[in-house]
Amino acid sequence: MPHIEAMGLQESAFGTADHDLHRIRRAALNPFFSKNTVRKLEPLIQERVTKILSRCNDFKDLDRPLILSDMFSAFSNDVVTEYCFGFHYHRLEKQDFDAVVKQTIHAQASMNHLNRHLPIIFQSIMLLPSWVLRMAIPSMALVENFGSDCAKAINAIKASSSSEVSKASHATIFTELLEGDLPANEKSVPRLIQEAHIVTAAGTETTAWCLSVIIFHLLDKPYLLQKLRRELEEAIPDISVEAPWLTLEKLPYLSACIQEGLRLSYGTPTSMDTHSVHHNESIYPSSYEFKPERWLDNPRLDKYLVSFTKGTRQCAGINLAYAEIYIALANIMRRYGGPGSPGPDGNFELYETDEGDVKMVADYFIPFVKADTKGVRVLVKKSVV
Ligand code: HEM
Repeated sequence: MPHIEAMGLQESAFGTADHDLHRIRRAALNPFFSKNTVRKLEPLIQERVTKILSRCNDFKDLDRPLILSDMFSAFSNDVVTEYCFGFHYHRLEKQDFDAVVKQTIHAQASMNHLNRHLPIIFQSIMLLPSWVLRMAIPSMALVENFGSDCAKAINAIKASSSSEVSKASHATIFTELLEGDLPANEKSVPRLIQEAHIVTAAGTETTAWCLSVIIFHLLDKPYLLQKLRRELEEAIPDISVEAPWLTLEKLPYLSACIQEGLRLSYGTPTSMDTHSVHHNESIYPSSYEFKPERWLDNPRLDKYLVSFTKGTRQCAGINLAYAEIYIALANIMRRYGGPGSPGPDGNFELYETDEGDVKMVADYFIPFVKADTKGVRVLVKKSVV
């Protein structure tokens, strides 16, 4: 079966193999992800970033590490869920950042190869009664729960009147899709549940992993962190003022760090093999090294960044991903420093985390690192300035 059908969500735009039908489904999603529309989501993203900063503060001077990778999964999932449904699960507020969301997406991805070649096994597993699934294959029960949560959210939107659902201060994707002018069969609840499953999953681990990879490398190579923090201090002299994405995306070193993070956190190799392009040594010499400078030395490298792939199947959520990454990275690294570059709110110190915790060892549609990783972890230390 085609790669895109291996998630078992053929009613979503992502899972649609037929070109013409994909165009219809994709055209319905596109307006929600244009740059102008995403700019209107900035207050939501900023609010969640403020929550990240307060959670970092909770960990200050504890001997327990903060698992950045779990925190970022909670962040991106809160944002995309809110945008889809007009509410979110406040995963950032949860003690362990509701690490279950990350486990769910990894569980679903881990079935990808099997499902592609022997779909009958995956289909049969998902037909098991929930209680059997919970006992026999708990990881798949997580995937079922994720789908049920999407179903509950779509049914709730369908059941409420427009005045009730439009309480959110921003547009919500599935309210508008249900009220919009898609043909009736395209607005069916089962189809929209699958679309919601894909959009909320696609908008979670991808963005989160990119942030984790960037911060790992910045802390691992303090001279890079120093450069970035100098640029951020100049651009945002007063930390109480929220710098808009419009300002942040013009910062050259921040942008170079983000491009390099995207390059080394890959993307879903659906229509082309991201990993081979990003490690082509003639394009990216010392390709395994995190070197933001390569983007400043050669701005034309952009052409070879394929994390989001290209063409009609290109990631729908690029602008949302960039907005989240710019706003989160700039705000966190403006306030928190690291070795040799103290921050006003405190400092991060890598905790039992090394290159092996961010190095891709297997491609399961999303990059998997070594199986026994505990995530990208830091200790949060009080500021010494
Ligand atoms: C760093 C962050 C991200 C990366 C690297 C990424 C990467 C990708 C890739 C490689 C694809 C498949 C393209 C193909 O089929 O060739 C994809 C599809 C998709 N992504 Fe993203 N993504 C990211 C963030 C997001 C976000 C924040 C959303 C928003 C909700 C999102 C929504 C989608 C959707 C809906 C599709 C299916 C598009 C289609 O098939 O027409 N992604 N993404």
